[in-house]
Amino acid sequence: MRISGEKEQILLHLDSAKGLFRSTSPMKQDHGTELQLDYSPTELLYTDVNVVPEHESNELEKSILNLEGEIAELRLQEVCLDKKRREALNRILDIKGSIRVFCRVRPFLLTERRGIHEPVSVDSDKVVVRSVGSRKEFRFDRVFHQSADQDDVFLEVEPVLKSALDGHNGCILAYGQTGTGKTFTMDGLNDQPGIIPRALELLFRQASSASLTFSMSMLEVYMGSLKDLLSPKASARCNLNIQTDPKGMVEIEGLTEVQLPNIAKAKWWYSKGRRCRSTSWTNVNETSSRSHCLMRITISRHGESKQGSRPEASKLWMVDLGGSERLLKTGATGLTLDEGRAINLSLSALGDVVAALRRKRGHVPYRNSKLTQILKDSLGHSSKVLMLVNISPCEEDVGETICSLSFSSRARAIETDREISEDISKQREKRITELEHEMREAEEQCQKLRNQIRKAEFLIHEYRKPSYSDKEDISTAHEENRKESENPILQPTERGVKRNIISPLPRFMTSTAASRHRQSAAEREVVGKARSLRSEARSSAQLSCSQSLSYSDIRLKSVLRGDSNKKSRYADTKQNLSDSPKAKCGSSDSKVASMPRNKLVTSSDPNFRTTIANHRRRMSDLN
Ligand SMILES: Nc1ncnc2c1ncn2[C@@H]1O[C@H](COP(=O)(O)OP(=O)(O)OP(=O)(O)O)[C@@H](O)[C@H]1O
Repeated sequence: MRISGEKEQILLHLDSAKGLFRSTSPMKQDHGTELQLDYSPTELLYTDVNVVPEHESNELEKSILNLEGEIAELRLQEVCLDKKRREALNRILDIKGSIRVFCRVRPFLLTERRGIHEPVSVDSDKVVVRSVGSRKEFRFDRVFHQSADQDDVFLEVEPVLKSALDGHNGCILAYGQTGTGKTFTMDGLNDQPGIIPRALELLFRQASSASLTFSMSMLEVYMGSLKDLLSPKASARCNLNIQTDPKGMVEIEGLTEVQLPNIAKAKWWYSKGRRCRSTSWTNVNETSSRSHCLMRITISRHGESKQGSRPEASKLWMVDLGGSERLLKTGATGLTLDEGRAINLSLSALGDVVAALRRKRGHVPYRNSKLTQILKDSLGHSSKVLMLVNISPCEEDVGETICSLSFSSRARAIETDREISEDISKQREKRITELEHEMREAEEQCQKLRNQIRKAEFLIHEYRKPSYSDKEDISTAHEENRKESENPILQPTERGVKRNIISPLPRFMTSTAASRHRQSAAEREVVGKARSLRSEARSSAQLSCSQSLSYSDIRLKSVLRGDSNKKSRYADTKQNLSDSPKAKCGSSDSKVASMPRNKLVTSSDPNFRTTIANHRRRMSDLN
């Protein structure tokens, strides 16, 4: 290491094996690497603040081990609580029924005429339709009044989503006459998002606290054929085949499945799929959906769940069914008439399947339509199904409304056949409330545990971080070198001024309390050594000499050995330095004298940290 100043020039040679300053001739440089420093006798400083004493590093390792133990314990508790939460949710869904049918009444639109008597009146679980002297009553698991908003609906949908996250297949279907709000319920509007965008939000919210990943597929059942809505190639979109494996799991051959790394990407794919959907104008709805639009989210579970009994992946289908309408009323002819017929046929098949499942019949007629074949593994067994029947409040739609309500009654016939006494019904309600309370409590505790785990993980991360980011230091230093070599017309003083005024200390140079402590200790030690060196140098007959300096910094040793990854980075810097005009002037005394002020490493220099950075950069010369 060469130290040069206006008053004297000393060459210091770094010798990590010997722990002393030693005077040698500048010509006898056995390592060939030199660090050039300007100093005045009272200001010399050469130090590195990254020295981490061994005892401190042991303490850190101990703290990290403790934290890792704590995390493992918290994770165990979390698994137990999560199991409790899942069991409670499952019990709730069992009591409520794994196939639930809701009804939603659309509000009057601005273009619709309101009669004196409204034909449709609702209760929390009942819809009554009055029409020309007749009164029909239909029961549901839940009825949403015209004033119910998207929040109210989503609250009832959430258990199915959570159950899907727990590993059960799920299916949410919107059924109803054209123009009654199926698309509004599933998609919604920008300011009133429907079930699908909310479900995506919920899934990604939950995914951050569990090891889950999601993928999405979208398809359309149009006139009995399957169309891939996410396929990049239009030609590859049509006529996909449905396959069932020996375990009864359904797969659609060639259907595009996209990974969803985040919610933004999920929404992007979803709107892409929606844009490809077939719609056409009918007498009833300007953009009537002429097909069933199915969206499948595959939830894959990684890590600890593999040991459990739950499946590794679960499917969640969200389906906006085609409008069920009397073909005469829609004014359908030609292709639109065919589309309507196809929709009605598959809806009828769906009704049969749901009815068979609710009645727990041995034979379920899945094969009667493409729609039911696709949904086969997500409608029966342990799947959770939710059907939302949308109806219109208008007088002129009463016939259609009764058809839709009859369809849903058929789906939930078993419940109405077997009249439940009021006592049993109250007991069920009570049990559901208890379970919901249990589930919420477990959920809250799980959340607390997750927060604790996150904090512990953050601490470990912080402990493992070096007090200075070498990478940042080096790249910044590298960048400085580049700028300086690109701007040779700047005088050293100008550069110094520029750095002080225009660019305050970079963030990476601000020190921590520990590093300040280490720094001042190292400063004292080095200044002491420098003083003794200077006195030795003065007393020596040789005016110019080279000295060996012992250095205890492990990093420096590794740099000297050239055995770390840092070598290449330092080497880059070295290259840069040697290219820079400043580096080239190191050999000439006159050039040394004009060494920029910011290159000086001095204890009293107000730009001390800046010089430390430059010092590091120059360490590359040691390679
Ligand atoms: N609950 C609601 N609140 C406010 N507006 C609604 C509601 N339900 C439906 N609408 C409005 O009614 C119109 C028709 O709704 P939508 O297109 O969702 O019907 P649809 O059942 O999907 O029809 P199709 O089967 O023809 O696709 C839209 O303008 C929609 O914004």
